[in-house]
Parts: sequence; C-alpha cells; structure tokens
Amino acid sequence: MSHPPPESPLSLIASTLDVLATILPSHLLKPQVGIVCGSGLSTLASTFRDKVEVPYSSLRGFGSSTVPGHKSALAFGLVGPGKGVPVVAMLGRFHAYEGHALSTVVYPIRVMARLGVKNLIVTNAAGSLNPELPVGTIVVIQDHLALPNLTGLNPLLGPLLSPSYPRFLPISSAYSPSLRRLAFIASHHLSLPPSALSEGIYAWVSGPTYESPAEGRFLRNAGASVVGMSTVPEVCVAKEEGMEVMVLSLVTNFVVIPEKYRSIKEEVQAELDGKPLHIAEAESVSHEEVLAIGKEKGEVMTRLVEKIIELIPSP
Ligand SMILES: O=P(O)(O)O[C@@H]1C[C@H](O)[C@@H](CO)O1
Ligand code: HPA
Repeated sequence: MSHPPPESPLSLIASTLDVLATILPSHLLKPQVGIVCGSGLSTLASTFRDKVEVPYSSLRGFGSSTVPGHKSALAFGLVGPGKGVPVVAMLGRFHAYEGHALSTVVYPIRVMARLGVKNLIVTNAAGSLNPELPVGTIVVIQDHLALPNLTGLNPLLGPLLSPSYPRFLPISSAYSPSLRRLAFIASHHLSLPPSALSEGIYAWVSGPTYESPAEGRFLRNAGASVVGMSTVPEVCVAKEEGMEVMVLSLVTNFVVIPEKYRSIKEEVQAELDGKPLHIAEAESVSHEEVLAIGKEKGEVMTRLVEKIIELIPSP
C-alpha cells in the first residue's frame, strides 16, 4: 500500500492561514504585534477590543495546551487608543515536556510571521536564581542560556523551511534592544516603581522537573538570572522569521539553592551527642504557586504590554 507524501510545513501553514482568513474580520487579519502568554498570563488579552478567539482545535498544525494556566486558543483584537493596533496572542503555549515536537511548539510563531507580525512579545513565568530578583519582578530578558540548544534539542534542527533562511542563524542579538528600551519607557509612563522591572538572562531547561539545588546553583554560576521551561524555541524561530523579539519573564518563585547542604551525618552525630539540630524544612516550588503569582501580577503585566504596544512605531 502506498502512503501519500507527507504534507510540507509550508502547505500546512497555508491551510491554517486559509482558515483564519475565513474566520477573521479584515481589520484583524494583519496583526502587527504577536504576544505569547506564559503560565497564568492569558489575561494579557483581557483588554483587547473587537476580540475574536480562535480555538487551536480548529487550526491544523496547532497542538493543544495541556498545562493548567494555558488556554488552547489564539486571540485577535485591537490594543491601545484610537484605531488601535491589531494584535494576536497565543493564550497558551506548547512546551516540549508535554510531548510536543519542537516544530509544534514553534508552529504558531511561523503562522504569526506569515500573518505579518513584525514584533513579538513573549512572556513566561520563571524561577529566580538571584536574591536581587524577588517574586513579582518582571525581568526584561537580555540573552539566554539554552542547554537544550547546545546539546541537540535546537528548534532549528532539520531542513530549512525556506532556502532564503540562513543555515547558521546568529542569535547574539536576538533580544531587540529597541523593544527592551520601550519596556523601560513604558514602565516609566505607567509610573511603576524602578524595582518592578529588571534585566537578566533566561536559562531554558526542558522541565518538567523543577531544578534540583545543584542544578539551580549550576545555572546561577553559569550566569543565568532566571530559569524556565519555554520561550527560547519561540525566540529562535521568531528570529529566523525576521521578527523583533522581546521577552518578559515574571518571577513567580525562588529556585531553592541552599548555601549549605543539610548533612544527615551531622544531624545523626548531634542527636548521638544529645544536642539535636533544628533543621528548617526545605522550601519547594509548585505550579499552583506559579499560577497564583501570575494572577496577582496579571494586571500590571497587561498594562505594561499594552503600553509597549502603543509605543512601538507604526510601520
Ligand atoms: O509557559 P511558561 O514558561 O510561562 O510556564 C512555566 C514553565 C512551566 O511550564 C511551568 C512551571 O510551573 O510554568
Ligand atoms: O523555578 C522554576 N523552574 C523552571 N521553570 C519555572 N517556571 C516557573 N518557575 C520555574
């Protein structure tokens, strides 16, 4: 029995675009800005005007978000005063740890590029590796440390989607300085305290385990400021597609990095000596905690993203 040839990625994207063209009103069909909503951050689309939500299940090539705090739909709408800026948001993303191929993780970014998106704002929830980045801080990402990229899980592995794409993509300037500037200017316009927004380096890990103390220390010593399980694949592909990219990480927890390991040997010896030690329970992180901070900070993230969009020069 002969099988039909596999569908090419470009024809799959074309079919997704056809579906969107039949659903969307013309003023929403050419979004200028794309947004990826991180864990618990789908409220970023709560203030879109003329909003149209398109479930991923109606779009071939899209997976389904299986993680709490991620909704399986695109939201199209207008942001900002006057006519407004047409935008599209992924209300939930796909992570490799859910079992999605990296090509599925980045598929919506390729669709956004072909809809005309030139500027991409990627958000995520992340663990802090630095005591100077407390929970609730929004970190404007300057660079990344992507161990999966370096060890064989790079989203750009495989044939090029277009012969015009570079085989060896430089990503030394992946995080757009001009968009990063707008983040700080927007924060000033909104009168946010200077401590609300910081800068740092995002470490991408595959998850789904949170980091062990030794892994957290390793990433911190390697120069990372925050760690998370997403974002870098989307950034690499957006860069390949020629977009300007900005990443905002919301610190939802500290990664547990004790200065000293609990020593069972010392504890037993202290008990034998009749001087038992009082050991504090080690903290641990949970996704519920991550979502709770997303909910608490959703409003300020929304205002910041809206203001950044307003400040992006129109084409
Ligand atoms: O999609 P993001 O990166 O915001 O989600 C983070 C990383 C894991 O998916 C999850 C862990 O709590 O939150
Ligand atoms: O501590 C974390 N580690 C990895 N990913 C995360 N996403 C939110 N918090 C974390």
